Amino acid sequence: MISAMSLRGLRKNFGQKWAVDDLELEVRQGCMFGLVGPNGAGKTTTLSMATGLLRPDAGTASVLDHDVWSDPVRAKELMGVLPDGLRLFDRLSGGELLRYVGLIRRVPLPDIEARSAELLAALGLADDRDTLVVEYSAGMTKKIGLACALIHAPRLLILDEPFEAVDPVSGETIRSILRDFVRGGGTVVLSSHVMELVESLCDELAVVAQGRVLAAGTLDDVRAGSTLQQRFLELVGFQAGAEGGLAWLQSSSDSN
Ligand SMILES: Nc1ncnc2c1ncn2[C@@H]1O[C@H](COP(=O)(O)OP(=O)(O)OP(=O)(O)O)[C@@H](O)[C@H]1O
Repeated sequence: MISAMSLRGLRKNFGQKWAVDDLELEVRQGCMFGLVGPNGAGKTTTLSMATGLLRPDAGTASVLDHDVWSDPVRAKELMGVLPDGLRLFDRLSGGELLRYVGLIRRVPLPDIEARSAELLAALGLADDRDTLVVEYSAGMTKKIGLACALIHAPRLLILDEPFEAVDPVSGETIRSILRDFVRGGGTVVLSSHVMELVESLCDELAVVAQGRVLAAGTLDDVRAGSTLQQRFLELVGFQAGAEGGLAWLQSSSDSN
């Protein structure tokens, strides 16, 4: 198996807490891979360490056989990253931002112009090419962030919540872009809270909680005959709330 992303013994500590605790993950090349887990499971921390944004306390992260921390230049050339809470140079317009990122990525200017036009059109941002990013909505900001991750034609895309705040039409466009990317031999690693989305889009996934992998493999391996939603709830130990919880909410509505 050719590995697109390999995380070995990855650990990160914040104060008393292990946000990521001896995490192991193997993503094969050409795979659409989903990373799911409850709030605070360690997904963003893991992806930040895997992309060279946050230094691990222990363990290794490599992409396409390049260690992210000892060979960062080559590793980062191969990756397109959409981080969580991405801060963009938002006093640039969408078009300017893409040109800036393309130049930083050493894409020839004519290619930047051609790719920018295609990306902006595909993502429904063509009319806002000259609008400052600070004026973009949350969904538009997510989409321009994705365009920035794609402009240098990476081999591996690592996307933290790429569908968050994105409308259904744009969501479908993004799915189609990602599917084509994988069909062309690329690899996608994305995090999401939406099980139906992961189920319909991903070939393989990992469920993480408390900084560890609870289950990983193909969709069928992880689902084990159930729906992903059901299996996820079982794995993370969901229990329906105790009866009578938040009773004050009910009594307050009765009194009105
Ligand atoms: N910079 C930080 N300082 C202190 N604690 C942090 C920091 N970043 C993350 N944590 C903690 O690490 C744990 C994992 O957080 P992380 O953001 O990786 O989770 P997540 O799975 O991405 O969550 P969500 O689904 O809510 O985005 C959480 O308990 C969080 O409070």
